[in-house]
Amino acid sequence: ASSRQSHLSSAEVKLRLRDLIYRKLLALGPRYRSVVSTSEVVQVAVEGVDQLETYFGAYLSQFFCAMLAPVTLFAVLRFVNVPAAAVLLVCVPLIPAAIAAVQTWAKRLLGTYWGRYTSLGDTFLENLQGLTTLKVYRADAFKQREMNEEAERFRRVTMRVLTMQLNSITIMDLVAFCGAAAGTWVAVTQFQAGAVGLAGVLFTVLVAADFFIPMRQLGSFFHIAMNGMAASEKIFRLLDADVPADGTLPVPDEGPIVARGLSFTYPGAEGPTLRDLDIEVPRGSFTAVVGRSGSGKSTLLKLFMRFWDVRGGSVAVSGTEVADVDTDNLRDLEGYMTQDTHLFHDSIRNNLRIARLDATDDEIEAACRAASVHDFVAGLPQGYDTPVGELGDTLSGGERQRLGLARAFLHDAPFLLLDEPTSNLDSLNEAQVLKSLAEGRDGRTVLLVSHRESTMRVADRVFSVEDGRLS
Ligand SMILES: Nc1ncnc2c1ncn2[C@@H]1O[C@H](COP(=O)(O)OP(=O)(O)OP(=O)(O)O)[C@@H](O)[C@H]1O
Repeated sequence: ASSRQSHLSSAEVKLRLRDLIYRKLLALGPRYRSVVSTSEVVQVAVEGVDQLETYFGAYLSQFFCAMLAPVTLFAVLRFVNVPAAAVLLVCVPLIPAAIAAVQTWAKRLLGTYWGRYTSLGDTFLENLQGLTTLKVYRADAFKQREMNEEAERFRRVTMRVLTMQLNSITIMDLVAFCGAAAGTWVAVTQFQAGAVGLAGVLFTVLVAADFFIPMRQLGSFFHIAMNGMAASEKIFRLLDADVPADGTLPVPDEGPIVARGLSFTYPGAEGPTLRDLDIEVPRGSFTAVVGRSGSGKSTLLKLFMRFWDVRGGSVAVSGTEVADVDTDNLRDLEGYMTQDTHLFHDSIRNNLRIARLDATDDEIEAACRAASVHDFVAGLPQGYDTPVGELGDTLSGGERQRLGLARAFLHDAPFLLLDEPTSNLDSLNEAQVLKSLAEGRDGRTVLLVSHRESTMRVADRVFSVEDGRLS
């Protein structure tokens, strides 16, 4: 029953923690990477939470058992042999004292262990994702050596953790055996002096070890539990990360997006990316923001989407600060297409439906026509049911981009914020896409960021950004 309860309670804790981690990531949204790396999230959410099982499932219940057992045994044994019972009871706290002695050292060691573990995970994930680049530059052998060295450092710290655990278990065993021996020795002396009978000595000898076993068991769980506790520091660092409060105000779909005196510096960056920028995107307009690479164009769109919070100046949609707008409302108002179209390992249809779950096949087709990708999809043997592979691997860069654009069209938001939507397209496809954007936007407001001159020709308002300022 005890094992069952332990298991059920730890399962409950694990479920709850994973749920909290998941919700935190959703709340952090695209900014989660400024708090924690992707592989660290995976490691703490999977292995880290699993490690906590010993803490909740074994250590905590054993803690109460270890506290109660010696006291109960003492209460019984004192009727048989008071001096031996007293000696045994006095020796028991030596085990937690031994645990406490190694704790500071163990804590530091386990901190290092988890640091190396997550950093190895980071490197592995990064190298795997960049394998093509490594192969192209024949840098894979070099990276492999680097990873081997990192893995070796991790192996060494793992061995140190195991050594620490073994040493401390040995110390606890010594305390337990010496304590039991001391109690036995007192009982035998008492027997020789005629203070207890043979039955009393035998009883003392038999229960002497049981004074220590629960505490000794607690000690071994403690070391495994400490590993989980070190992981929990990482978990709580993520869970404690500040999440900007969600806005609550509904926003009418009528006014412009206006930025006034907008300045923005990325966390940890040396200088500001945007400086004192004023820009207005009136409803129904086709506005283009052009500028050199790195001038801050994408950052502007991210602030409009509230992926980051505005600290200097203001960004308002229909007269309401974006930070005050209800986030779901904001997402309904603003469709957004990033520079890298993320396609899921699913069919083309399902990838498009993400933008609008109740979209009909006709609506999907219309969005694809507007993005000049329908003919391509229709020509595939499985048409819209064609699987796109991992990250859309089976498609070309331009095809992926046009599907991303179709998805943004399908979203049917009054504002369309597009970040370099035609950067991977040939001039013919680009001209078609820009034409459908200009002519077929059906009252929608388009804000397009690009460094291509072709976009300037179709837009009715063009802003130029240079080094974070309007020029
Ligand atoms: N998450 C980030 N943390 C720190 N700095 C960042 C971050 N994202 C972008 N930057 C920096 O902000 C500056 C502007 O980046 P941004 O992506 O807005 O430029 P851009 O004009 O869209 O460039 P491109 O045309 O090449 O896409 C760059 O110098 C970049 O290094």
